[in-house]
Amino acid sequence: MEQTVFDVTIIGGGPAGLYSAFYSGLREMRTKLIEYQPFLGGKVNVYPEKMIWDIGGLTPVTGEQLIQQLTQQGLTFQPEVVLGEKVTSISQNADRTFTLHTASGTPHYSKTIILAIGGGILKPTKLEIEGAERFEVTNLHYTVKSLGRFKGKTVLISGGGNTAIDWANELAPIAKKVYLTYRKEVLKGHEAEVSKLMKSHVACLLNTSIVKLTGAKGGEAIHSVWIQNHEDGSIVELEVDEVVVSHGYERDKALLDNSEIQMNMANEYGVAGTPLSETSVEGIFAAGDILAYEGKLHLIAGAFQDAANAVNRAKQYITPEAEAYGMVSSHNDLFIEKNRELKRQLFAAMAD
Ligand SMILES: Cc1cc2nc3c(=O)[nH]c(=O)nc-3n(C[C@H](O)[C@H](O)[C@H](O)COP(=O)(O)OP(=O)(O)OC[C@H]3O[C@@H](n4cnc5c(N)ncnc54)[C@H](O)[C@@H]3O)c2cc1C
Repeated sequence: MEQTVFDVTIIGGGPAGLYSAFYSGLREMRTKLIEYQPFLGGKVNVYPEKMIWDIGGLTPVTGEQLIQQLTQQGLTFQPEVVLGEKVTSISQNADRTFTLHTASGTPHYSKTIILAIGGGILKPTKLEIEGAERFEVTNLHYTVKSLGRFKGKTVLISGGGNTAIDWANELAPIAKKVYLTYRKEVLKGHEAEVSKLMKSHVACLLNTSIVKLTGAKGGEAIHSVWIQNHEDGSIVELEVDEVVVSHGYERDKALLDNSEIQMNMANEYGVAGTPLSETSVEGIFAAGDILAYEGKLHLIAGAFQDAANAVNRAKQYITPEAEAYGMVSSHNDLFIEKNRELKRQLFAAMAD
């Protein structure tokens, strides 16, 4: 059976990938999006209940709401979406199209590719305590999926970066007691969040690490955590209900190595005139956290700008005579009918 060659295939369904999917639809490109996880949203799934304040034009939304909105927008032009599929390598064919090879063995074909893979496939760095994995089904967590679970409980958080501090601040008002253990002397989070933490009732145990977990009556839930102080070697045993570990993530970026793709080195130094979405392979572009260039914003807002750039470059690669930049959306014929419908709904709501 002959396989469809898409105009653009986006690898990664986080903010950069979803906005790329929207934008490529806007530029009338036949689009496919492939995501390793069985769900869309990328890294935002790590913080579904966190309030996000710093996206232009959006009043605070939770991570979960943002995923919903990003997904709705990303699917506006009905791209083909493949979930639960890992792209393992990319090769170029004689006619300059690309084949994307996958873990399942199903190949995908495309004229251009946008790498929106963030830091790669994310796997949380696990606690290095023998047997700790058996508690993962009960009360050892590597992400905070629902704040409600921690209400009225004694929680120990391990870590000292932004994520650990954000979680400590979110849990402080609802948990019975929050401990934070961090192996270093100084916390690494944003200043405002660290100040908030210091003013809260969270007990910060700096220069300490978890050395042992004890199960309740030898059972499958952690009952107490042993914390060692690095300065004097002393150990305290804390009784806890829940343990949250935020030691960062291991990133699977094998796709780039397997495919011999380098992010354009010029980008890192911000060489004037070099399109920032370019990679070392013509026809393969990049957007979002995977990029590193001077002034790159490793935030959701930054991912959107990168995505539009990458799509515009892909469009021009396929159709050199196409406009280098897309038009403002209000000038786009594709929205005329959609605008009419939205206005109809709005007036109907006002009349009610
Ligand atoms: C705890 C935390 C809080 C944050 N808070 C904020 C905030 O308040 N405001 C803000 O602006 N930013 C925040 N950020 C940063 C923001 O989440 C990222 O900048 C953003 O998600 C980057 O989007 P992306 O699409 O480039 O990458 P990602 O969101 O990482 O998405 C990449 C996707 O690609 C997929 N993928 C990777 N490799 C492959 C492959 N080989 N095959 C198939 N799929 C693949 C991954 O599974 C993933 O879904 C926060 C980050 C964290 C960790």
